[in-house]
Amino acid sequence: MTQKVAVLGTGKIGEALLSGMIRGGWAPADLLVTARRQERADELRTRYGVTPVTNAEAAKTADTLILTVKPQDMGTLLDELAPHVPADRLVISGAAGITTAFIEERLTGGTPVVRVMTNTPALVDEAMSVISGGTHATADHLAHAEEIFGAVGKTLRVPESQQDACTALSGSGPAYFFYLVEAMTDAGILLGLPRDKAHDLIVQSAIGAATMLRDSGEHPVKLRENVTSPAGTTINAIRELENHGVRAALIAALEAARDRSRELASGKKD
Ligand SMILES: NC(=O)C1=CN([C@@H]2O[C@H](COP(=O)(O)OP(=O)(O)OC[C@H]3O[C@@H](n4cnc5c(N)ncnc54)[C@H](O)[C@@H]3O)[C@@H](O)[C@H]2O)C=CC1
Ligand SMILES: O=C(O)[C@@H]1CCC=N1
Repeated sequence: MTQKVAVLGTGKIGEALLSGMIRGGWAPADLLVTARRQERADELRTRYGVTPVTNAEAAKTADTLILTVKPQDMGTLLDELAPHVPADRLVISGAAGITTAFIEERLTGGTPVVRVMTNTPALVDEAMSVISGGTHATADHLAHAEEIFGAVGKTLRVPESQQDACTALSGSGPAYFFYLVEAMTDAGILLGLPRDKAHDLIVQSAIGAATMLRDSGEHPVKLRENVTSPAGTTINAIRELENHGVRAALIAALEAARDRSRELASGKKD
C-alpha cells in the first residue's frame, strides 16, 4: 500500500526535506504539504508537483505527518490537528525543543510520535538528523523516520534526553561553521586579500578539512598537529585563539543553545 507523507508548515526545513525525499525517489503524488499562505502552497505545487492541502486534510489522509513549524507555533498547530488525527498516524516533529510528551499530551491517546532534529545541509543531502521515539513509537516507526530523513543525509538514534544537546551540536552546528567562514574571510580582507579570493580560500580549506575529518579516521587533534609546524605560522594563530578563549567560548555557546532548546520545550517564546 502506498504510504502518503504530509509535511505540515513547509518552510525552510520542510522544503529541504521535501525536495530531498523527491530526489530520493518518493513520488510527488504521495506527498502532501501545508502552508500558511496560498502563494507558498502554489509555489510548492509548481516546484515539486506535490499536493497542497489544509492541516486537517493532511491529518485525515496522510499516513505520516511531519511537523516542521517553529516550536512557538507547535501548540496552535496541534490544537488544530487534534480532532482529526487518528491514533494510528505516525507524527514526526522536526521542531527544536518540543518533546514527544508535549505532542502526545495534545493528541488522541496512543499516537506514535518521533522527534527528529535535522539541519540545513539537508539541502545538499548532507544532513545530520538525530531521531528519538516517544512513548508509543515502535521500531517500525523509528525505521520509517530513518527512511524519510535518510533521504537527505545521515541519521542517528539517541535517547530523547540527549535531543537538546544534539540540537546545540548538529541542529545549529552549520551556523557556527558559516560564522567561522565569515570571520576568517574578514581576516583575509584585513590581510589585504580581495573578499572573493579570501572566501574561496577559506571555503576550500573548510571542505578539505571536513573531508579529512570524515574520511581519514584520524583524531582532530592529530590532524591539527600535522598542520602545526614547530616555530611555524599555525602555532602563532593557535596561541591567539587560546588567548582569546575561543575554546571556552564555543563550549559556552553550545551550552547556551542547549539551554534555549530546553526553554522552547516549556513554551517560552522570547
Ligand atoms: N532552520 C534550521 O536550521 C533548522 C530548523 N529546525 C526546526 O525546523 C522548524 C522549522 O524551521 P524553519 O524551516 O527554519 O522555519 P520556517 O519559518 O522557514 O518554516 C516554518 C513554516 O511553518 C509555517 N507555519 C506555521 N504555522 C503553520 C500552520 N499552523 N499551518 C501551516 N503552516 C504553518 C510558516 O508559515 C513557515 O513557512 C523549527 O521548529 C526549527 O526548530 C530544525 C533543524 C534546523
Ligand atoms: O535556531 C533554531 O532554533 C533552529 C533549531 C536548530 C537550528 N535552527
